[in-house]
Amino acid sequence: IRRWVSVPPELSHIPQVPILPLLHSYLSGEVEEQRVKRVILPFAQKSRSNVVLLFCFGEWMVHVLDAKDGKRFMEDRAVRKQAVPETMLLWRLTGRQNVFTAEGEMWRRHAKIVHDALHRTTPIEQFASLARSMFEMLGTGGRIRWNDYTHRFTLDAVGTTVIGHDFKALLKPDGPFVQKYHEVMKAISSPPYIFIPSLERWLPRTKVRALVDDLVEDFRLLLAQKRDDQGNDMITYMFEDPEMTETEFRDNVIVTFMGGHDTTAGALSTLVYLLGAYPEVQTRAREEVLRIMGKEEPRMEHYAKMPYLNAVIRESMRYKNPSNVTIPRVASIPLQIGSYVVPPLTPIVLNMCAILHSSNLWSDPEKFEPGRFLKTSKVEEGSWVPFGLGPRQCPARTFSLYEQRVLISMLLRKYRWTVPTDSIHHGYIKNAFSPFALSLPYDVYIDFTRLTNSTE
Ligand code: HEM
Repeated sequence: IRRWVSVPPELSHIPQVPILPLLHSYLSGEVEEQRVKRVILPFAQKSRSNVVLLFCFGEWMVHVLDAKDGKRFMEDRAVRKQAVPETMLLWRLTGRQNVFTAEGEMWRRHAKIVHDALHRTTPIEQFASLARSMFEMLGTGGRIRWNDYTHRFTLDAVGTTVIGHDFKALLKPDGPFVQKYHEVMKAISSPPYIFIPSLERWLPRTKVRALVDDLVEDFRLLLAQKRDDQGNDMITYMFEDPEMTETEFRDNVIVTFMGGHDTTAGALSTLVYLLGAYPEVQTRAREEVLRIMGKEEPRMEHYAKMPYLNAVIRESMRYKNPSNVTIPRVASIPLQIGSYVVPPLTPIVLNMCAILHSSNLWSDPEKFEPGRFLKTSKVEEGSWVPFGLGPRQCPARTFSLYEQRVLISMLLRKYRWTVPTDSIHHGYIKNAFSPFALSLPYDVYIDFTRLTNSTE
């Protein structure tokens, strides 16, 4: 083990996060955000370094904890995404010919279509219609497990607007497709297999592999149907590209399906929890929504006039950032990052969680304070990185922000809500383990009450 985890001499000049607390954190299934706050950030602060070395996925990686240094390396043309480990079932599911994992010419081709498609329209009416379906289920209110609703809402949002297929997750949460997806995600998320990908070679999980292949086949069938039933969605735009192969279509459907709903679901779970936990913030946001939007259907221009609602969403995504780290990058040449030279082919990660919680960049970072986004400094503005940085940052930033704005503004018009006194999240919002290092709060019970003068 000592040889396996010993630091290669060419990296020994970079401060190393102590290995034992890290291994303990991985093996105990600690979520990424806790590891960053409990182990990585305190170590970085003690060693006064924004660049640290840590052992992860069976190798040593450099983590960048500063937005300025991060931007510089993410924009460097010599930097590319590290090839994903072939054995990992997660990548068997997504495939590797998609906008998320591809590089070079293939990435440019896929990225162009994805960007064009996501910027052609912002589907505010579809988000509003899904919000109404959700309200039908919420009825007059009561205690509900909100994180289930957010997953169903975002799954239908990405299904109808990006993939062009209605999974009907809001109406039928126990539908066979949704069930199978959750089963697969649960099976492939086993922490030992995530942190030591080669385990899959030593102790292969044939049943899980078959389950993954079965789901991939379902996506392939869904695409075949889509060819005969085209619409106003990203996959239909992809059909316009004569160079796109069947495998590329399939891999892009899967990756946008996965990247497109868990992330925003986590963000919406946190946002509603925080508004419930801070009633004064909820009241102020509701007043703004009623003043600007009144009884009207949500429109883009409404949100341009809601600085407080936008500040609440930005602070919620900072305080509990939905995505914690980027996937590792490598460069073909030595890179200067901060005061260190990083040798070629060393995996480098932008640690967004650390950047969003660094006391060097934010005043009182562990305080939920939406007001900070009404008057951000230049450093804070540049350090708001929940969607990543550089050319590979999230192409669906605007899509996701409107999805959150529409649902939350309509929810504020229709309901008031509180967090039950026995919530497990009091004091600290707890995330489920995620193989993508996402922040996915679980068991977020919320007590909703329909407003008597509701305008919906
Ligand atoms: C709160 C919501 C979201 C967050 C926080 C988020 C975050 C991110 C981050 C941090 C990256 C960069 C990853 C890296 O550099 O390794 C990324 C990339 C990506 N995201 Fe999102 N995302 C969100 C929503 C979405 C949605 C709704 C979609 C699709 C509809 C989507 C599709 C993608 C794709 C395709 C990429 C890969 C881009 C590329 O490599 O060129 N994301 N996202």
